[in-house]
Amino acid sequence: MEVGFLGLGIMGKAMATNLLRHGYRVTVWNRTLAKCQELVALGATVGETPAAVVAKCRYTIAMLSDPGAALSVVFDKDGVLEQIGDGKGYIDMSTVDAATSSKIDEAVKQKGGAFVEAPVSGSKKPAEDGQLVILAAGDKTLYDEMVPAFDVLGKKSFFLGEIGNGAKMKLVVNMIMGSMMNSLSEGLSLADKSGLSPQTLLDVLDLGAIANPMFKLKGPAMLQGSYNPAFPLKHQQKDMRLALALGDENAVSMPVSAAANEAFKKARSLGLGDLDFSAVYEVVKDASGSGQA
Ligand SMILES: NC(=O)C1=CN([C@@H]2O[C@H](COP(=O)(O)OP(=O)(O)OC[C@H]3O[C@@H](n4cnc5c(N)ncnc54)[C@H](OP(=O)(O)O)[C@@H]3O)[C@@H](O)[C@H]2O)C=CC1
Ligand SMILES: O=CCCC(=O)O
Repeated sequence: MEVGFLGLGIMGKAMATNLLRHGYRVTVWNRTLAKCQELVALGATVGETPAAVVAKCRYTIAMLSDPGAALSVVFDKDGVLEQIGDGKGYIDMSTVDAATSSKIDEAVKQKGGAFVEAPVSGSKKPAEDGQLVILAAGDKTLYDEMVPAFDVLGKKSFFLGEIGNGAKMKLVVNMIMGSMMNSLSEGLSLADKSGLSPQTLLDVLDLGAIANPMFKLKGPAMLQGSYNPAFPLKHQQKDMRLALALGDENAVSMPVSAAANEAFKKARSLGLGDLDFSAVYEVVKDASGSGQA
């Protein structure tokens, strides 16, 4: 099977590599074209523009940073819309809001193509290992055709119905994750400032009812001040912002998430946006004061 792949950031590179490893023929494009070379070394071919990729491939997957990027790649000159049409499918796996997905869906359908949104849960390592959780919605026929590729990329795919449901599910999940990361940061900080060992706190957490892979993976690195980006903080803040907007639309009060968003915003303002989202710990530590009372 031949697929196109647009966007070779942390996630896109890992996902396209995985498809190549499983025998897919992959044509890649990235805004910074030089980043395609690593994939070419693994057997990919390069399309000079999103339109060129879509012209060549029956199915094209995108994994882009945010709504602005997702819209630009579709609607701008040399974009997806110029070549999408009958018999072609476009699958956007970026984390965006439902309105962005709907705009893309309508435009692709108007040209005779089919569209599936399919954001993912899971980060760099699950992407490398084909262990993502895929939250798809939209054209069911295209979804069914993509299941073999989704089975390579992920450990489980959900088909959630009408377009927008995948985007919304992803935002709810990441809203919870962002709040949990803030809560962990406050807990580590409180343990430290009150004379406890933060490492012992992690050990205790890992044995109890709130043990989870995120605390286990990120906690020790946070204590080392090590924030090598798997999930960039700027993207987590984008997801909190989009989730809060979804809360606004539905009149859902979310004070915990709103507070977490403020911490991520503060971290971005301090230049931490390209670090891992766990770097929010630096902001929480600072806010909690530097000495014991
Ligand atoms: N990292 C993670 O753990 C996870 C991320 N996600 C989501 O997946 C998406 C990608 O994340 P990730 O790979 O980490 O992000 P990166 O920041 O590593 O990569 C972003 C990609 O988007 C491209 N891009 C940005 N702006 C534009 C634009 N205006 N036009 C065209 N291309 C653009 C970048 O191109 P260039 O190289 O030229 O900058 C790059 O290919 C995001 O929506 C994120 O929220 C979902 C699950 C996990
Ligand atoms: O959107 C990013 C999610 C990261 C994760 O699920 O670990």
